[in-house]
Amino acid sequence: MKLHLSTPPNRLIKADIEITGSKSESNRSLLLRALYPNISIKNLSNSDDAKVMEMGLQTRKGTVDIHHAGTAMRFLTGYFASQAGTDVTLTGSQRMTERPVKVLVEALRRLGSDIEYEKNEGYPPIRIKGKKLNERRVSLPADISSQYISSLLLIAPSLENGLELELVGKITSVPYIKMTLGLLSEIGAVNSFKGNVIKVEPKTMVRPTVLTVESDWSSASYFYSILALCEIGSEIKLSAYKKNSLQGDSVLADIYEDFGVQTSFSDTHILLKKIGNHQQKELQYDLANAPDIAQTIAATCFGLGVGCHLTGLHTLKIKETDRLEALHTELGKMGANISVTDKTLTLMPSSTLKKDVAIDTYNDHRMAMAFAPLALKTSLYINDAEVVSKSYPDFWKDLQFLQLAVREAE
Ligand SMILES: O=C(O)C1=C[C@@H](OP(=O)(O)O)[C@@H](O)[C@H](O)C1
Ligand SMILES: C=C(OP(=O)(O)O)C(=O)O
Repeated sequence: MKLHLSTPPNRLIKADIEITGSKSESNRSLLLRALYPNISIKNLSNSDDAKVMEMGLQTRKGTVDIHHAGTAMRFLTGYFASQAGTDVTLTGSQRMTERPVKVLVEALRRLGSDIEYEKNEGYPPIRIKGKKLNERRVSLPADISSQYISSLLLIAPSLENGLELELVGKITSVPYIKMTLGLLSEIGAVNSFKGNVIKVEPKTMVRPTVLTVESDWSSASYFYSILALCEIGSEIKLSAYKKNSLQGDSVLADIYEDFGVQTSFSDTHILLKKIGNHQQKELQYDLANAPDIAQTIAATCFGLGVGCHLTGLHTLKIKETDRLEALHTELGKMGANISVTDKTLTLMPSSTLKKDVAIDTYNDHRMAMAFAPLALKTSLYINDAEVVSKSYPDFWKDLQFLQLAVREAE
């Protein structure tokens, strides 16, 4: 599906939008519920990634295809490895077979797991024969993806001796590890994270517990971007969010103050208000703790003609696509003066925004959603716009509440 987005005549926006549950919290909660049936979940994400996770967790034998879902791939690897009697081949989209799992597989093997690569060493598809794991200690590199660590932590309380992880190297995407530990605490699983050591104690039973998934902060980023690009006085109410979030992307509330967007929190929602314009000429952010909002911020800066220097982007090359290359190409097509390395992105201030460029999305939901707000500045096409369903299936429907003119192009 190719969409055409045109600039609305009025850039003063008022809207009230309910966003689906966080896919990260959902996929963790689903796994914990599979281990401890006393758990129930509220506000589960309606994303493709949560659906494939739910489907995967019901499988004991045969092939599980998790499509593009990185968390499902990594979390199910740990889950299947620890479930005696399962025999599953875990695979995904073409891109998933290029996203590494070696660090996780090796750590699980050291804990006693039986996992084999079916094609390329270090990458899915993998065949997992579940076994009871009772080793307690393992060390693993922490600088490639936090999902490997979360995968081990999620099964940790269900293991006879719990787990003690020694994290080697600079720890990346730390808030996602803390999210996992936060959820373990919610179900009463004792854990600690000191220096580079994480300990989780075993837990055989969980009392009836409701895990309420907060709405997705990465999805909220597109509305922050929209407000940054529209007129002072605009406001958007988003639910259901809370101040003490488990999601690291809630740092958006601080970052977008630089763009004149103010966030106020209530019990159930956040109210975003455009109260001023950006001040600085060049903005700098280290996004090692919030990699999923890099595309949004780069597109916002481009739309405003502001320069930015983004660092801590070393994980972007192994996500749904090589996001650094994708941003370089697509922002470049729109007229940006942009350069990237394998961990940084630099955008020069500029005011050129070409009209009616067709943005390629590379099977990456965030490419589609990050570019959409640019419609407030110029008309553009989004190719394969259905990719948004990976995390936010209602994205295009919700954009209509903002009177953004979205129509199918062909
Ligand atoms: O644990 C999670 O839910 C996630 C961790 C992050 O991945 P990395 O740790 O690979 O950066 C993030 O990019 C991804 O969207 C979700
Ligand atoms: C990187 C992402 O997802 P995953 O790694 O779970 O595929 C994302 O949603 O931006």
